[in-house]
Amino acid sequence: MLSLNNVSVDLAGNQILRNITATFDSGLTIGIVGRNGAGKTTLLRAMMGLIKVRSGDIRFDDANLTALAGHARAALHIGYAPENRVIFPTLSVEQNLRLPCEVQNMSAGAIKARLECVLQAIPQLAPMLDRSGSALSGGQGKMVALGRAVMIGTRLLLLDEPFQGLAPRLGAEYTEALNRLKQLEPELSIVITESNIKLLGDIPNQIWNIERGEMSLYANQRITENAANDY
Ligand SMILES: Nc1ncnc2c1ncn2[C@@H]1O[C@H](COP(=O)(O)OP(=O)(O)OP(=O)(O)O)[C@@H](O)[C@H]1O
Repeated sequence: MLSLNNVSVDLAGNQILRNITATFDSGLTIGIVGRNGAGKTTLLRAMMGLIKVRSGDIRFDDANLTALAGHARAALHIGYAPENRVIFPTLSVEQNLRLPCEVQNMSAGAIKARLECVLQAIPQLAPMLDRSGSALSGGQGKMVALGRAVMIGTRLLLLDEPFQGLAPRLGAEYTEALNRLKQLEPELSIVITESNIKLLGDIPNQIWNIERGEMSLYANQRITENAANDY
């Protein structure tokens, strides 16, 4: 279970997240929807320990994430695919995928097994493995960023606006990859943000709104055309 208890975050003297309290049950895919600037990235970065929480705490099962350094959170098998993908251009795609596991000192055997599992979920990565990280299209970069997060994120995946800028065909491939992943790993929890609720389709089990740093459960969990038009 992932829980946020009265989480507030300030950036440059402004309050960006305001007393966020939310509980996400294990094994669910949670959608967090909000306009540009609502605080989605800040929330995921706070979960990853990349931003200091001013007050409140974030707990993942028995661990108090707020008390742990960022690298210690990755050791809890939390994977993060940032909005801006951050694929290392001097490394090959395979090296990019392996990197978070190597940082965690996983054995060569465990990394190989994990890579095979990731390729099962995201087979599009297989023909790209030898390619340079600098030679990827935007859509391919999103797939690699997903794969890299999945390499280490066996318990929790945080995906920041993955569908932004993806052509519809690639968006459908991304959705299929998430579906395969959930079949392979039903216990995996996923948090996925978007500014456009329509882009999430049927992926989330539960949807939350974020608006000016405040979060609330999306009132109508059945996504209607009218509700989708709000974004
Ligand atoms: N480093 C920073 N310093 C000061 N303010 C920041 C910083 N990063 C983000 N902000 C502000 O925090 C607010 C939330 O930004 P955030 O990136 O979390 O929103 P978002 O919902 O992810 O939006 P987007 O869809 O545009 O990525 C915005 O008003 C933004 O200007």
